[in-house]
Amino acid sequence: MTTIFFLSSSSSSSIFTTSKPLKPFSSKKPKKPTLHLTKSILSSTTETSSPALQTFWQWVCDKGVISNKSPSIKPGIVPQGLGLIAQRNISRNEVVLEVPKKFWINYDTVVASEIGKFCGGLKPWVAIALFLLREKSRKDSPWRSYLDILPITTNSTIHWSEEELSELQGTQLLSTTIGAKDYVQSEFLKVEEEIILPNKHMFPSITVDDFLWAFGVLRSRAFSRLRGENFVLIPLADLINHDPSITTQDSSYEIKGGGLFSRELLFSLRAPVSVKAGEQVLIQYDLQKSNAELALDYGFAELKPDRNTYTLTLQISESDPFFQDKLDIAESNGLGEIAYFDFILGNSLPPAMLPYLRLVALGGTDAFLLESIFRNSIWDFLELPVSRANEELICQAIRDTCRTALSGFGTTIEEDEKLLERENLDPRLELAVRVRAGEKKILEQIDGIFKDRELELDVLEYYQERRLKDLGLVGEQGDIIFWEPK
Ligand SMILES: C[S@@+](CC[C@H](N)C(=O)[O-])C[C@H]1O[C@@H](n2cnc3c(N)ncnc32)[C@H](O)[C@@H]1O
Repeated sequence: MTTIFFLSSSSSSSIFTTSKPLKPFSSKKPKKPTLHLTKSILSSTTETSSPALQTFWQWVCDKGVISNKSPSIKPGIVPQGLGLIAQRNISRNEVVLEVPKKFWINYDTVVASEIGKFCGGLKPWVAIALFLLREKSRKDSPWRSYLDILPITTNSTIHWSEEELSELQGTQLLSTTIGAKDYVQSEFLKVEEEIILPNKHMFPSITVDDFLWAFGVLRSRAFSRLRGENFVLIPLADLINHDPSITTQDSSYEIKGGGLFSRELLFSLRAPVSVKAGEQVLIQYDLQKSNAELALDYGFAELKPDRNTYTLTLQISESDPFFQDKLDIAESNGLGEIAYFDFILGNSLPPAMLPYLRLVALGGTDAFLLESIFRNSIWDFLELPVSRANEELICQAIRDTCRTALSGFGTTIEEDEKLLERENLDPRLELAVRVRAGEKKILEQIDGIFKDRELELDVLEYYQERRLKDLGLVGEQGDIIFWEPK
């Protein structure tokens, strides 16, 4: 049988612009970073502060990072590493912190620095990564106190060992993680060749692992609305941790002018819920992120079922004899040669998926619908089943895709759920199990939807019957009406 359309399961990450084939991990042990990074502050401890944190706080106060004389928050050691602790009762929506622009680290900071002249035209995150690594290597860096409280690692999957990654076997998160590491490596090789090596006197010896560390720091500490061109690190504010139970996101922070007579911008952070003295001030990082995205960016996942997503990639094959017509129709309905459909656990099929699928599978005696006279109405036709053959083909293709994807996992959902019942599970293992169980559940859900559809193939109403009905040629019971000549 010729493949008339192509379906694949693939990564949904939107940050990586290239969709090149993913390379497997190198089996080499990661090289030791040449930079001396501070001891992990993520270790479990009952202390609420540390010398590095006290030095940082002193720096924050001396420099006037926070203007208020009696601050409502103070950094402290918390179960999530470092966090912001309320110094008194804080009410909902109260501003807890305002950090002036001169203490932000963004592209402008890099441009204004000694390495600025080498960084023109770089992506903001790449320039900031170079800046962080250079400052980290300088004993007398003005950012020393801040750099010393940055974690040496997080639980983001980009920092996992190969053994830890093997727990993600079969998942889209694994492909996304490999893609992210490949992306960082290719950016590093470019910047190494074009900037670091020709200007050795300005840069420390930076390895790909150092660059990956900087990438991880930036991804885990950037506020979701301040990414891309507006990428910015905000010392102190970036100690805020995430609370899954908070469901408001946008009102927690804003950039505003510094007052009537000041032209300086401020990053202003609010408490989205009231907090008692001594408790942590927390925010919602991003309601839109899936568990896989949370795992990649921050190294944690949530329990909410709808954080589990799976992306199906559908494609009109170039070898399809109707390729051009199908592409025209897809494009005039906001889709393209390749279309990505994100499934959310427990939700119905993504909109436009069925019409696109039916379009991709269209052929044989249904191909007349691709003729130009139907161009304005074809999408409406595709919203409903076209023919038994077409509907059967899409069911088979999707179910095959689901079954193939499911066979790529190393464990069953039941085994995962048993593991999750264990106490004191390693946080990375727990994260892997949660994400892989979520992906499998969605694949089973999609398979179930198309299995049920297969059972309905004989009773569904198809294009030809609808057409005859519209023309008044079919009775209520589906019987063809004949007109006897009088
Ligand atoms: C913006 S930083 C917050 C400050 C960070 N806790 C630190 O020690 O520097 C984001 C990182 O904090 C940790 N984190 C934040 N919220 C968390 C949560 N709800 N559960 C687990 N880790 C969390 C993760 O390591 C994440 O990558």
